[in-house]
Amino acid sequence: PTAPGSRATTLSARFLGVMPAYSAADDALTTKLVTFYERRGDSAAPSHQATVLLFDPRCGSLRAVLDGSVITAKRTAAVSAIATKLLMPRSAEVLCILGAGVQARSHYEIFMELFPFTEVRGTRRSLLGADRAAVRGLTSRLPKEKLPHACHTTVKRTQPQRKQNGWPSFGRESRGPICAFPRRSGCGIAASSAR
Ligand SMILES: NC(=O)C1=CN([C@@H]2O[C@H](COP(=O)(O)OP(=O)(O)OC[C@H]3O[C@@H](n4cnc5c(N)ncnc54)[C@H](O)[C@@H]3O)[C@@H](O)[C@H]2O)C=CC1
Ligand SMILES: O=C([O-])C1=[NH+]CCC1
Repeated sequence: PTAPGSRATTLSARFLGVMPAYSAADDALTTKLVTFYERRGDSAAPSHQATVLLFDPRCGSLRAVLDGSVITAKRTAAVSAIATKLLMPRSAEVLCILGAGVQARSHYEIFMELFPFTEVRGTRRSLLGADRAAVRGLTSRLPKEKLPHACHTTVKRTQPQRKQNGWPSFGRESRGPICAFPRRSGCGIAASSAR
């Protein structure tokens, strides 16, 4: 669970998570409801589906119902980025992304905006089946795309990405464990998604 008071109801590999939160500083009373189901076969349904409810803390009335998909993608990647900023060795140049789903994309987007990685690697698993297109989507924004059918895919960055209006561009949608490896010193894991 990602928030104090979070609960998950288990139905085999199917979960309903409830994540209530109150912030006096933000004058916000809210909860996220999220189902996360093991994706089976060629199901097109996202494995994680979320809705955020916003209440008025003074009277308890429901004020807004928000789609939680984008919020989940951005928030999770943002937390990973903060942890990476604090923990990543200065020498890290290679970003390794395991999986090629929603979180892989949002992590890719923000990590390429905030950190000077020169290379991105994905796992062979990423290249299987429906994920093949997702990996192309992930990598196509880099100047020189390479998708070798080897044990991993490697993409070199040849020029820094520009930020839009001084802010990172969060243009497209994209959890997964994210590791930053120092180039020559083996496996210096910098960060992984908070759970
Ligand atoms: N900490 C948090 O707040 C959050 C955590 N998560 C977690 O992040 C993970 C990813 O979530 P999404 O991107 O939304 O899921 P997704 O279903 O969109 O993507 C999962 C990806 O992992 C790949 N994968 C599965 N097994 C693999 C293996 N053994 N080796 C390599 N790749 C493998 C799949 O092919 C797919 O590309 C999940 O474990 C999810 O529960 C998701 C949202 C929020
Ligand atoms: O914050 C979230 O949406 C989730 N955390 C673990 C699975 C889903």
